Amino acid sequence: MAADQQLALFQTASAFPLPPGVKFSYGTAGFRADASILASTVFRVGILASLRSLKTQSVIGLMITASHNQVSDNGVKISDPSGGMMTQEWEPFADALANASDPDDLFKLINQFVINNNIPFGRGQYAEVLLGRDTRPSGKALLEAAKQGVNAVIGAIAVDMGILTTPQLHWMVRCRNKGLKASESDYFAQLSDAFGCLMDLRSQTIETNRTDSKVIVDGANGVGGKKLEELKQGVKGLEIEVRNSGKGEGILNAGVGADFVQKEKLFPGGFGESDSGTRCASLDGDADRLVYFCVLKGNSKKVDLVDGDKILSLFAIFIKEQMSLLEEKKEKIKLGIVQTAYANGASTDFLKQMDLEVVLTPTGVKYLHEKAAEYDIGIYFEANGHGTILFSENFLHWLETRNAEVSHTSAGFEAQKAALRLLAVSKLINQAVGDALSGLLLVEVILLYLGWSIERWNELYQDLPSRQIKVSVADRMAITTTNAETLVVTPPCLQEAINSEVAKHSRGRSFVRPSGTENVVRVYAEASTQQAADCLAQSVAEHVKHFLALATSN
Ligand SMILES: CC(=O)N[C@H]1[C@@H](OP(=O)(O)O)O[C@H](CO)[C@@H](O)[C@@H]1O
Ligand SMILES: [Mg+2]
Repeated sequence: MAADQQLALFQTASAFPLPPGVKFSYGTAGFRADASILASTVFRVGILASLRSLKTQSVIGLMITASHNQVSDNGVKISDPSGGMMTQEWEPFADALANASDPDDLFKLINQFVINNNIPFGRGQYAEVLLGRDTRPSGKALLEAAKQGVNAVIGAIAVDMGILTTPQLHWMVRCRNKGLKASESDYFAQLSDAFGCLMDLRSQTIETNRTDSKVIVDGANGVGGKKLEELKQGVKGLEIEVRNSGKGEGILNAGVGADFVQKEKLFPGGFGESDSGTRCASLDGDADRLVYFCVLKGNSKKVDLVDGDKILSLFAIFIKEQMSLLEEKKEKIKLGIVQTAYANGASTDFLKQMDLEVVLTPTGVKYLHEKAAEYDIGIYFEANGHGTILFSENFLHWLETRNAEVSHTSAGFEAQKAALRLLAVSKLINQAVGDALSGLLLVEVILLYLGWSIERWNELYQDLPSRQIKVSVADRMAITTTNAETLVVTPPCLQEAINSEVAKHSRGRSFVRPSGTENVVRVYAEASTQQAADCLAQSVAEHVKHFLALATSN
């Protein structure tokens, strides 16, 4: 490494010392922690992003957000050139960088990594990193740390894109690397144009039993609400009312947002009983998750939740219908559905009954996205509302060719419309990562296309009662799993204990795994009644505590 580069790294790294006694891990969705201890991590991720840009000779993204976590937390993650999550191959290096004890250690690690991976490094090289952050107050200072990290690598430049949703930044990175228009106004224009196109392509003959033209959206007091206010200016034919838009006094994610609504099954702050009868939706703190809900009458604050699994099912119905309208090739198009073990069992049954290929991956979009990309059309969703629809380049190319042909028959005409609809969906729904804003517009236009109310949609199947609990333990990593996290490998015998609890309940299912974003073990259970699901979750949680206490004492 050249002397000037070495000096630049040493000088800036000493301004960001590692906080004592913490160990950082890249986790399910990047590094997350209390914002007060994150400056050194974000600085080092800035360096990492520059190296990734040098290695791939492409634009890379760096997003500062802790999504649905409390406002005092923050986090940082990297977008790869495709707009997807950073390759998992670089995660061990990310961990090593974040935990390097001093500038000397950091320098050695970088030097070795650059050599081992043949990274073009030094004068004459060019790297570019787009930086984004959510509305957290700690974001501004952390963004400065990221900038300094990027700039510590000679030849790298950091471009501050301002306050963005996570999916906006991923979208921009993808567009930049494809040589497409990539500004925020391009993003808004693409979404509203594609929405308009799908509105125009609705069949006039479908009878609609809908009276509700309005959707009310909870913006989690974060960036999503703010951006939706802008997006809706270009959206015609749909009334969107934004609440908890991040402009007022409300605290980010406090009793609001998609995570709260999905986990508690209660309506968010800013909503009330008078909203029953209106279609409602909720975004999370960085607007990559979306759930719908209906406020129930009574004083319970309870909602009927329409979660990510139901959004997935709605999308699958629509896509399958369009595929059946395509005259030729339809047998050959590979459509795949990707879920995690958190998907409600009733949703998986429903999708399988539709003759769809359903696969499970471990938790985290990086796994779901990778799997979905193997299909011509891959639809993936986590139950918590994070997901999208991916179209392969080959299939899009085929659709474009199909669309250019002149049709003479009515079936040919319908096929052409279906091809146009699929092309519009590929422009509306974010191809880089799950995106609540584009997901919202797609749900809305599909409901209009089908003439469905939210109640009709919710009736597709009935969720099995489920319960999720968090267990605090000394070392959550003592739990290792296999089979898309559905089976425990260690500690030994824990799986047998879970099996014996599951066997006590009709339609019982339960699994446990260490969270990748919080210091807890997550326990999931479902069964034919709520009482049974609660009881199953509780007894499995007891086993987790017991076995982990044994594991740590050994
Ligand atoms: C059960 C659950 O909702 N887990 C979430 C949560 O991951 P954990 O590893 O479970 O903490 O945050 C991830 C990032 O947002 C999200 O992808 C994932 O689905
Ligand atoms: Mg999020």
